[in-house]
Amino acid sequence: MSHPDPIRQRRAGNGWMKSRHPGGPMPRSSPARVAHDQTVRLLRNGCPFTATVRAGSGVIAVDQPVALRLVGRRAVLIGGPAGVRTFYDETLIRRRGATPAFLQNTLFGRNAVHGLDDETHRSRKRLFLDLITDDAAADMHRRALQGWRAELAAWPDRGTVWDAAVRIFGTAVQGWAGVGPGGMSEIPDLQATRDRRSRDLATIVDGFGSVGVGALRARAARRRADRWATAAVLAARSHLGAQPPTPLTHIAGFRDTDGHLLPERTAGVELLNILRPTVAVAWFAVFGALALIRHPDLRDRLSGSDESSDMLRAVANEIRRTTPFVPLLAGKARKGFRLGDVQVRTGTRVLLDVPGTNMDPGRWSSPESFRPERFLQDPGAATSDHFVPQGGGDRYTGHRCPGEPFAVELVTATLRALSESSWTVPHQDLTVDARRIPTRPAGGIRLLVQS
Ligand code: HEM
Repeated sequence: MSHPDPIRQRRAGNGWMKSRHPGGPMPRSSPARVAHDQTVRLLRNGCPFTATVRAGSGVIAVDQPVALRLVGRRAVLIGGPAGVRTFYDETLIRRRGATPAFLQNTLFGRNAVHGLDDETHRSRKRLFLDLITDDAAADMHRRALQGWRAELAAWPDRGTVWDAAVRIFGTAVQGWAGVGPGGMSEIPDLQATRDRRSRDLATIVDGFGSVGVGALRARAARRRADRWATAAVLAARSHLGAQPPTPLTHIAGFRDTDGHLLPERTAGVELLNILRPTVAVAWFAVFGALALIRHPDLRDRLSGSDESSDMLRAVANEIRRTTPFVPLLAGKARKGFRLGDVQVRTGTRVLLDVPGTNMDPGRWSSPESFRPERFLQDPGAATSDHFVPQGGGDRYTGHRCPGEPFAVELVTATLRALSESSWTVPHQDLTVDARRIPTRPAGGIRLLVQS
């Protein structure tokens, strides 16, 4: 295997960071005293943003709250296990209105589960939990493995892991969900339609943390996706019960707390809230390939493993822990409460520091090192409240991502397929620009596959 350039990561903070807050230390005890807004810094810094805020405030430990201003409003940054427990305490934190509307509408869609609270949230959450079962996740693994094997057998000259993962995961999840050509069965090329949709779903994720062209592309892709997803729901409703049930018909026929079907557009939004993040696992797949490149011994260790291998799962979890995906999650204080010496007032944005928690040196030894063994030594680590790549708390009653089983199975399928095939890495730039949200090596990782 040829060796690529050393991988340079432009990171900041939490051991990733070189420079301190240029404006000097920020006061931390009262949000009211924090004068300048940090929104531009968030957009410029990406995942290292939270570490930059901490360093600027002089508060390095992730479990110490830090007051700041974001999107023109007072906010407090929390993290670590205690921060996770506070963030997921629904007597203290609500979600309604917490994520700025432009972000909520582009990434999650209007009236999505992410912004609901209490009984309305728990009822809608059932929709996802009923569908994303262990059996469904195993099915996704099989579909993705088959997809990777087919792609690798016909790998194009300039093929990238990124393009392949978007196509494979998009095809797998649309096939599983029973999403066809959109009610127009005369459309001859279902695969081309599915590939186009998968690219749109990836574009939505790719642009959610950008301003300018990336954001405009994401919004246009969201509009197209909302249109076909709404049409798919309407088509499914027109013959509910007449065809074998599928995830699509389950969503189309789902009744909310009021006993009514969801408005067709909302049902379409929730359909996309399964399809889009499944395609987003392509980001983890790219970091999986990067791990195999940087740690060539891993390929040998994983080669021949089947889906039940503990090592395969440990590597997938370490990829999830170390991939910089989202810098923070947002809630709002339902009432005033005290966190250390920070007084949180009603309506204050409470922000969970995701990378700071996943990289907390108080909980993870050598957190910057890629060491899958840590998940073998401590099998409880993957469900602990210091491992929050897809949120924390309880998956059934809280907002924790219901898609973790899919993410793990798609990453393990990717690792299996890449470990069992023969490929080299042509010269290319594998730099990860951590300031981008979400980030990956920009070229998507080009491989030369030997047939
Ligand atoms: C790259 C892979 C993924 C990442 C990084 C990711 C991350 C997250 C995060 C951070 C949250 C928010 C948790 C919170 O608000 O407390 C979330 C929620 C959610 N995710 Fe994922 N996720 C991924 C894959 C998936 C998949 C594969 C699915 C579905 C098959 C999915 C469906 C959802 C849904 C429906 C929610 C909203 C849950 C709620 O509000 O109750 N995600 N995800």
